[in-house]
Amino acid sequence: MGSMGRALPATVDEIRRAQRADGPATVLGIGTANPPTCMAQDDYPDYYFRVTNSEHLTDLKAKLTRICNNKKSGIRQRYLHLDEELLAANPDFIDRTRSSLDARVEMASAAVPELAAAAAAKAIAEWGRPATDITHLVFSTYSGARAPSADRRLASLLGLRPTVSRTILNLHGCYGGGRSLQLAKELAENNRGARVLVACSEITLIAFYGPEGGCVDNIIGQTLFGDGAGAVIVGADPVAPVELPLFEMAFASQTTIPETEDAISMQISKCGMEYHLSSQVPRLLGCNVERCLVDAFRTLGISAAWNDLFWAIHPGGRAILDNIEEVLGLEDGKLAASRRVLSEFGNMSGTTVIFVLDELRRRRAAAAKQGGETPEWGVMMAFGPGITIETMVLHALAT
Ligand SMILES: CC(C)(COP(=O)(O)OP(=O)(O)OC[C@H]1O[C@@H](n2cnc3c(N)ncnc32)[C@H](O)[C@@H]1OP(=O)(O)O)[C@@H](O)C(=O)NCCC(=O)NCCSC(=O)/C=C/c1ccc(O)cc1
Repeated sequence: MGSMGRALPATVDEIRRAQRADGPATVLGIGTANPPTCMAQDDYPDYYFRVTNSEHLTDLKAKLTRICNNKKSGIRQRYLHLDEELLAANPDFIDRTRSSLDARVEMASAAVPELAAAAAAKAIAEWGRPATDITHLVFSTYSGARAPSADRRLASLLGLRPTVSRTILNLHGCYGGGRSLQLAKELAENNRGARVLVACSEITLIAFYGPEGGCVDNIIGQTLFGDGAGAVIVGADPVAPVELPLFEMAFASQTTIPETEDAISMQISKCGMEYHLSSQVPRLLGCNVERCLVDAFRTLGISAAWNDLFWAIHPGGRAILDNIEEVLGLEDGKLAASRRVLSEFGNMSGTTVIFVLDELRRRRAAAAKQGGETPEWGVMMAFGPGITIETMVLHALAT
């Protein structure tokens, strides 16, 4: 045909078929990172009330101490970017009547992509191909408020190609990781050869403030949330022997629970990010997860007993895991990966589900090494404002 020298495909359908991948999206590498400062949960109430000059709020401190208790919170330690030195240099951070957004955004703009880069470097190393083979980047964070955003900076830090298609998801909160992975699935399956880097990076400094003038539902996050970044490489039709798929993404859906708009909220304000968590969240999730799972498996035509699956549930809080375990009748240990991540890192919002996936594959590899049976099919779920439930059915591959 003319100067191009060969015939064009006959139909748009043919072009479309050639553009799409053959197989499902797969997970090809996972990496995680945390800031260096580790805070023991038992020490947190003393630390929090001391650095915020709030020792006089004795009732509130007693309540936060009760919530922090390891057995109650399920948390042993968390990693935090904001340390005492940074707080001393930014005293406005403790006072929610003062304007501190500029300073917080300035700090987060540097720290969020740097933490993401540390996690992404590990995911890319495991994947085994050069960063310049990445075609798409999906970045999720609640900790930024500027453009160009953390995705642009991360692309520079990793030396990605200028043709990389970047997407930033902002303020999805705890379902940001689930949403990013679902988006990566669509991108990988609809673009032959695509290699998608998913990066989630969450730093609580944007939402740190003192207890003065607050009530428990908008300071409870200070006792539950931690900082971390997670990265996943997603692509279809893995190229052997370099690319070793860990999980196939078989199905993905999102559900919004009606009339729960006010249950979880986050809002950028002059003092950073204010949030509100209803104490009904664990119950609301408990009442709604099973319907999402039944719909997912019915669509796939698979009949599944919940205890025959592996589980990667976002550990939003200990009570959330307890409720889900109870409604699904899960055996002890089925949510072990989620509980372990909650214990060692706290709730790192959207990033957490990537840590759970990482923990889960380590546990599966260790079990397989000892000749143990590991379920072939499993579920990843994440939750956040909306209330939004992200569900993904995974099929594990023996590697
Ligand atoms: C570990 C908890 C917090 C406590 O355990 P529990 O078994 O419920 O214990 P209790 O029933 O004995 O409650 C202990 C105390 O905590 C109180 N409480 C219990 N949840 C509440 C409550 N949301 N309000 C306000 N009082 C409460 C509760 O009233 C009680 O008060 P008191 O009787 O005076 O000791 C548990 O409730 C729990 O896991 N809750 C789930 C937390 C949750 O909703 N997480 C998911 C949403 S995550 C999200 O949206 C992220 C936003 C975000 C925000 C900031 C960031 O930096 C980053 C992200």
